[in-house]
Amino acid sequence: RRLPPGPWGLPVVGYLPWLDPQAPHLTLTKLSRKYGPIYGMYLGSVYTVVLSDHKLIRKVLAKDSTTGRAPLYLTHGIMKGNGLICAEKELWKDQRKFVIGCLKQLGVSKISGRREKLEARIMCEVDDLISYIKSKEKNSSDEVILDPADTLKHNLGSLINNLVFGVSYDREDKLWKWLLHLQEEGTKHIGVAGPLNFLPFLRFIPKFKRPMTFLVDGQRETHETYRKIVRHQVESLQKLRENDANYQADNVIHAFLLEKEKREGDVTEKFYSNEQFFHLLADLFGAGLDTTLTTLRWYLLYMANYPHVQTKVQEEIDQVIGSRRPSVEDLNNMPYTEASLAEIQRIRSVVPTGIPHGALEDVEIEGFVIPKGSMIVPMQWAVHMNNDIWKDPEHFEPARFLNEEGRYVKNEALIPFQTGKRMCVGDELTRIILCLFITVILQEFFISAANNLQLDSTGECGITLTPKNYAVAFKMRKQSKH
Ligand code: HEM
Repeated sequence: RRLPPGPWGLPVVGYLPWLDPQAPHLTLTKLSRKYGPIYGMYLGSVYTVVLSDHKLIRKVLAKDSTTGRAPLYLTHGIMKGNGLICAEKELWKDQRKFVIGCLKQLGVSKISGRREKLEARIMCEVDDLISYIKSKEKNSSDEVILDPADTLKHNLGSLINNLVFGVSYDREDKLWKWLLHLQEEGTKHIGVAGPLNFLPFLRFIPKFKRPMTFLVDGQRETHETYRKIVRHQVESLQKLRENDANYQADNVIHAFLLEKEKREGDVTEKFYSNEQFFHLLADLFGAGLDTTLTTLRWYLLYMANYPHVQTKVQEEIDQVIGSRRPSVEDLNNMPYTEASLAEIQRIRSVVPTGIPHGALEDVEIEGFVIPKGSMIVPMQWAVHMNNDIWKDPEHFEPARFLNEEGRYVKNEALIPFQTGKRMCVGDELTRIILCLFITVILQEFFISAANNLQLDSTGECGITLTPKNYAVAFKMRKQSKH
């Protein structure tokens, strides 16, 4: 039994004191340069194996034995293995299948007109975003200076909320603002509480007690709100079915309620408890909003920093779409735009340290053993910033995803959604959302950094790597007809 090579740590805390809390992805990437594509170390009491080669990551994540989640206090202690992101084994298999089916039915797959309906739902939020920016006061250069984060959060949040809960809120709605606040603060607190994962006894120390209390109280309060929304949706579902016996769910709550009914009396009925329901709703809302919001914020920042790339994307949009509204199908004829979306996901990995897995059994790989119960870290940052794969990786260059004929080519080393049996279920939905938001925003506006300064692209690392707050100038493009 040979463990992978790796650095020594201290008793109890392991290598934790050397991890940069502001930029753990950089510490772990540096170690991979020293110890190679697979290395191991203790973080607190958790033995951790870090993978930084995409082929190795694909190999490891393809195994059934690595579909567990890391034995962390937050996932196992607070979430108690509920929902989808933290679930394991039979519950995970069942709920994953349910969610994938649900997303298909909502229009992610191109079946019987549902795709058009999904695109229309997305476009509603895109139009609202554009109107919002246009409604803001312009400066003497006819530009609207704005940090797009808040309105993007509202519009993307409304979209995901509508798909998951079947409800939408006004921008200023108090409940909506509170739900968004809980989500945002919760993500930050999970970041702050990082060491708690590995040293759960820290929760008794005041510095960690506060974020812990916030997380636990936030979870309870969110679930109370969900309980009310579900109660309301039970009634609405009943009415819809009275009018149409073949009613097909158009949000996750309705789909879950219908599935729950089917499972009555079955051994799998236990997977459809209220506790599981609320955790699943929170997972979908959180995973869907945080990631797409962060990607769009990075995209607009890079467009402002690289105006010549922006101009090329706009030329392609004008040529292929003109002034009509886009459909995701257009992306097939817009290789440079597609490449720019791939490049943003490479250069700023939304989850730079990846979402860790857990070894359900001992795993043999490349002559090493990853012991049962280990945490497996697919280091996205190390893969996406590898000099051997990507020339000058800190340079934003969509053309690296184009072949000689100018066609978009997938690169196996781009793994923002990870790979294998637990790969993100929202990858296709993300593609549709990003395509529609980006093309319409760039159809309408030219974006530049206020005062023509370069915007800071270092970011802040919690679970996700987010841009620091920034403002950009939105200037209406002349050819826009909307
Ligand atoms: C830019 C957008 C997104 C990125 C970069 C992203 C990334 C990821 C990653 C890295 C994972 C972990 C996969 C693994 O454990 O191997 C994941 C899982 C997941 N994502 Fe996404 N995601 C995105 C959008 C979405 C959206 C829109 C949804 C909403 C449906 C979503 C729902 C989920 C869920 C439910 C899981 C857990 C899957 C499981 O544990 O089986 N994601 N995502």
